Amino acid sequence: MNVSEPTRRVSITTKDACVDFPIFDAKSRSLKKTVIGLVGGNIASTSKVPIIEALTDVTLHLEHGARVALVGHNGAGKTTLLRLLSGIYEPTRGVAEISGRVAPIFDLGVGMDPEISGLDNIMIRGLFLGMSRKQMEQRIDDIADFTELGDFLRMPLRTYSTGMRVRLALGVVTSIDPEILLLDEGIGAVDAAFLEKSKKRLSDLVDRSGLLVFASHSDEFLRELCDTAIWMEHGRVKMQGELEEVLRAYKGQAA
Ligand SMILES: Nc1ncnc2c1ncn2[C@@H]1O[C@H](COP(=O)(O)OP(=O)(O)OP(=O)(O)O)[C@@H](O)[C@H]1O
Repeated sequence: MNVSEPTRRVSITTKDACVDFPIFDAKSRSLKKTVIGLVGGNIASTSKVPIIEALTDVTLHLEHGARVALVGHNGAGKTTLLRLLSGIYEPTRGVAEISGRVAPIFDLGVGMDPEISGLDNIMIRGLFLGMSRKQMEQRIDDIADFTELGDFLRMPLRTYSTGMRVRLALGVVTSIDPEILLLDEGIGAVDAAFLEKSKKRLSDLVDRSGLLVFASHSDEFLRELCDTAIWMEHGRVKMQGELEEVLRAYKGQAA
């Protein structure tokens, strides 16, 4: 029997992908050879210019329905990997192929303009995340309600406190329909009460997206949204598999 294929297959494939950052202004005198510290990627200093090897030989295949947690020590390469998967970074060597519309949510504040109102920012941020103007017009009331910002929505964003900005940003971010959703830690940095209120919206958002990769240091949050995991260490994939299994191995190693 022939099952008709969806028009677009959402997937991400990388093959031996590497991301290097040459550091031209580093003090290289004391960096005689490749140094592996406790945190961070490898620093290769065999050439004249030290090179931070943020990702090395990363081979992954993620398909529609994947809900992947990204764990690892500080500087392990999680954010760099998310940037590679979103197409923001090209691999220095190797291949990264992305099919699907990516909504990268690395920093909740990106795409916000302090001089325009909260309402205008909702529209701009939605467009930035790949929504159409019409789609945003249909959702703006719901987003405004969710933020509980009331009349402040007509004030310029510069008059908002940090928490108020996060409310606005989370309201927009959780209203979009992404094919590929890449979330970074920052989203966990909201106050507990509002986070509780956002959880349902966030998990609905994840249900709507075809593919999720979520980097976080919070097991609780990862368990809520993901079922598989990738453990990064010094820029390499150390382990990939079922979420609990990877978390156990990662924690066991850290203890
Ligand atoms: N723009 C950059 N220029 C130079 N080095 C970078 C840059 N971005 C990241 N790195 C380096 O790449 C390595 C991986 O960093 P990355 O931010 O991906 O780690 P991470 O796993 O997200 O860390 P954390 O959990 O601390 O946020 C680190 O050694 C970091 O120093």
